[in-house]
Amino acid sequence: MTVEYIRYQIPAEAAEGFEQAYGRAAGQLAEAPECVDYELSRCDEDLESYILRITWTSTAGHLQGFRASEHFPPFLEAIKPYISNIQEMRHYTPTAVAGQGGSIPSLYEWLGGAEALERLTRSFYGEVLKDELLYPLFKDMDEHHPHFVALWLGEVFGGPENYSTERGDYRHMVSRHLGKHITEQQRRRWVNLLMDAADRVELPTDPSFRAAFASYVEWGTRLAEINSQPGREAYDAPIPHWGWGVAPPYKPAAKSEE
Ligand code: HEM
Repeated sequence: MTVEYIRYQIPAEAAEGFEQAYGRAAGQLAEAPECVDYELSRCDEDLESYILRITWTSTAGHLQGFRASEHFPPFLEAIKPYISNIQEMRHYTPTAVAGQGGSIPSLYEWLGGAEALERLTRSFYGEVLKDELLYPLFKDMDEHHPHFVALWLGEVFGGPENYSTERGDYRHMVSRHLGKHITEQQRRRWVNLLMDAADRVELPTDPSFRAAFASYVEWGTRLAEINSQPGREAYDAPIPHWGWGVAPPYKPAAKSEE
């Protein structure tokens, strides 16, 4: 992934036309498979300064893909009058320094942190061991299993990286599912029992939280089922960091922030 920044200096009297031109050009970006996203911002302190940020799948995707595609001519046509106003036009590679600020709490904070997750997994695995479909899979489970899964969920939902530091990496988690031959019926039962446990231990019931929670559980259990099939091997991947998705909790803007 590469981020292209294009800085423009646009005289005040040309600003309206400039924004309209980019409004038209943006239609081409929206259809280009090489474009991840884009955003044109105007400087608050200097109204003549604009920055266009375009995230491309890669620099080659931009230069050899987009520029050679049918989207480029109409894009260029729209913005041509402003090319001489460009101050900088370069590609940047994002570094590891990236993340979300504190304006929206993590799922981990929202659900009540480590203590709530420990309650959840203790209650959940208590029922798993009474379940005729799941018992055969879990009858020999490590006595600390509920704790390890609580650590895992904490890390996934934006809490401390305690699974990675105390237990293992993604490969380790995958390796625990290898050869278990989880059936779709067992997966679905696991999901149902986890959702029941979430109600029992009173995890938040608001739609935003439950949608994000269910989305991770659906993703994770389907992967566990796939990884547990014959012939699958362990592999490395980053531990996912799940967020709110398209529906973060709604916070009306304070008057002073409007
Ligand atoms: C979101 C979905 C899931 C998550 C986050 C998850 C998480 C984990 C983790 C972190 C471990 C390793 C614990 C350790 O470090 O020892 C593990 C092991 C295991 N998981 Fe899952 N799992 C998921 C889905 C499933 C499903 C759907 C099943 C079966 C129906 C399953 C069955 C098992 C079993 C049998 C083990 C080994 C337990 C032991 O022997 O100690 N998992 N899981």
